Amino acid sequence: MPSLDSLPILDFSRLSAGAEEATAFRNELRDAMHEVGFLYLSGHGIPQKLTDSMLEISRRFFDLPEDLKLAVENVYSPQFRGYTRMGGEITDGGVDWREQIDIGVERDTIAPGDDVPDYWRLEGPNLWPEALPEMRAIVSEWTDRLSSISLDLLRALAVSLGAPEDTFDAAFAEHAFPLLKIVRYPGESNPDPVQGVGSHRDGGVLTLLLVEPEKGGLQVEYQGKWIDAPQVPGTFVVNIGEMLELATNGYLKATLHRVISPLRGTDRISLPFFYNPALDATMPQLAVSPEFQAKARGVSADPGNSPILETYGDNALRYRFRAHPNVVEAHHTDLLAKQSQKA
Ligand SMILES: O=C(O)CCC(=O)C(=O)O
Ligand SMILES: [Fe+2]
Repeated sequence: MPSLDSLPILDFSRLSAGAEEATAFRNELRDAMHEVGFLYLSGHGIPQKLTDSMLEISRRFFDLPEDLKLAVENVYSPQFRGYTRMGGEITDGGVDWREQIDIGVERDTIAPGDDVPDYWRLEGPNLWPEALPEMRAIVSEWTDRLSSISLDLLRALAVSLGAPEDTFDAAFAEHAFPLLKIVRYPGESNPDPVQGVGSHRDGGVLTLLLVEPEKGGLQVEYQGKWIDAPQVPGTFVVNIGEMLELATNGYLKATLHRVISPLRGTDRISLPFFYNPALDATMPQLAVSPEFQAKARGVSADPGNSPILETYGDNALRYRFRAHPNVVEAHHTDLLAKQSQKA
C-alpha cells in the first residue's frame, strides 16, 4: 500500500443502501482494517444532539471542583471505575498527562471463590458524580448506540473475511463488557508537548472514538511513521483491538497509536468507547477464507512483550494492573504475585 497522509474515511450508511453497496462497504472496511487498522467512520446516524450532550456533560464533569471529582476517584472502586486524576495513569512505562472517568456496564459484583476466575473482580457498579444526575441516562444512550454500531461493524468484518455473519455474536450477546472513557488532556507545555497517552494498542476488540471538534493530537503508526489523525467533523475514529487481531491471526491489525498533549492554554476532550466481549469470552478463531489467510501476518507483540491471552478477562485485568497501580494497591495486592508473572 502506498504511503498515507491521513486515515481512510468510510460511510457507514452504505451498509444499509442495498446489497451491492453493502458488499463494497464490507470489502473496503476489511482492506482498511488490514492495511491501517484505523479509519474515520461517517454516516453513522448518531444524532448530533446526542453527541453535543455527551461533550457538554463531559466538560461539566471536568469543570467540577476537584473535591467532587475526587469523591468518585477510582481508588474507591475495586472495578477500576471512576475518576483518574492527572498523572494517575501509566502507558508504555510513562505517565499519561490526562484526567478521565471510566464507565463500564453496571452489574452486581461477583463473590470471590476458589473456582472463580480473578477477572470477575472487574464486574460491578460505576461511580457516578452526584452533582451530575443526568449523566447516567446520556451515557447509557451513548453506549447502547455505539454498541449496536460496533456489532454491525464486527458482522460486516466477519462476512468480508468469508466467515458466518454471526461469528462474534455469542461473545457479546449475554454479557458484553464495553467501557467508555471520558478523557480530558490539558495543555501543559509550550512549545514541547508531553505524553497525553503513550504509544499502545487497544486491548479489546473494536474502539470507537469521538474527539471534540477541531482537536488534533491523535497519531497512528503506519509503515513506521506517525500519521496525524485530527478530528474530522461528523465522524468517529474506529480501530481494531488486540483480541480481533488474535481472532484473525493478524489479518486485521491492532495498530499502535498515541496522543500528544495540546499546547498550554488549550485542552482536548475525547471519548474512547471500547467494545469488549464478556470477560469469560474467548474470541472465536475466524474461519478466514484462504485468500485472506495467506496474507495474515500473525499477531503483533504486545508492548510489554507478553502474549495476548485468549480469554478477554485475563487481558482486561492485566491492562488494568499495568495502568492503575493505585487501585491495585488499594484492593488487589493479593493478586500481585500472580499478575506480575503475566505482565
Ligand atoms: O484520546 C484519544 O484520542 C485516544 C485515547 C486512546 O487511545 C485510549 O484511551 O486508548
Ligand atoms: Fe487507545
